[in-house]
Amino acid sequence: MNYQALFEQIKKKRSFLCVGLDSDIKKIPAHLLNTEDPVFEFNKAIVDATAEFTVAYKPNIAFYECLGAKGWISLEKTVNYIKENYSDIFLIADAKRGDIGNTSKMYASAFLENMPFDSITVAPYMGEDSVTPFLEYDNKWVILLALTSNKGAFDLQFFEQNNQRLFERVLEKSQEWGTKENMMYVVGATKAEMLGDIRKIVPEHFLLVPGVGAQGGSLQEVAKYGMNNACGLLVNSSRGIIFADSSEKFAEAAKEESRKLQEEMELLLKEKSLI
Ligand SMILES: O=C(O)c1cc(=O)[nH]c(=O)n1[C@@H]1O[C@H](COP(=O)(O)O)[C@@H](O)[C@H]1O
Repeated sequence: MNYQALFEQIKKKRSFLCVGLDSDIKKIPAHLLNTEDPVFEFNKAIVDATAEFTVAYKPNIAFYECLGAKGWISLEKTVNYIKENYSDIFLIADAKRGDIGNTSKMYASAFLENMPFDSITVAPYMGEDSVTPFLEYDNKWVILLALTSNKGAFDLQFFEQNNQRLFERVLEKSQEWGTKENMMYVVGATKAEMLGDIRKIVPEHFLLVPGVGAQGGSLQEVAKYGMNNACGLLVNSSRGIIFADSSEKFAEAAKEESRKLQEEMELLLKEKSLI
């Protein structure tokens, strides 16, 4: 999916919501645990309930990897199900990979070739040759960690040299590797006030913004400082949507939570005259 197609989808759905499929087997409603593939059944119900309100899904690979081979099968079934039934929805592999070039090539092949993901989250720490193998696929995206939502972000990402903080260096340097057509950046919603500075360096790029919902980030603040003329935002919520309820009504609750966020997003898009 390219930049314009993503923006068109945002306008059509009046939403820039990304639903995070952090499908923790320990939190999946009990009645699903007797099925052959509880994680897939859970994801399928969540996707069917939320697809009309969302433009992206982001399975976090950790929640699948931890189950061994079975987890990889649940993941593959989930992404194939989404591509087959909701082909216009953007798929993010939240894998946070990145290694020497020869190894990154294999990660890229795993997620962008063997599975139908549109994008993958990548850590920038190992530099250019660790990132560029992911950029070799047409219409696929790297989502580079810039300023993360967690407390530990302050340990390294604010390190400053020559009046430039490390996350700003990541934003600037990585523009030599990719463009707004194949690179996005992760910026945590919990650091929304930094989005003004970030937009000075990357005015046009899309930003993946996790941290609303369970981590307490504000959607309004994110939109205020981060929205650009193509919206330029994919705002993720995982636990706040998929685990809104743990009973047999979990999918209805997820639908309600995603609807609420979509309605807020619609207002924000209107305020910016994008729809
Ligand atoms: O790359 C990410 O998606 C990510 C980056 C970041 O800075 N903070 C962050 O929370 N995430 C991910 O976004 C999701 C947030 O989940 P919730 O806090 O449950 O909404 C998890 O999958 C995190 O791993």
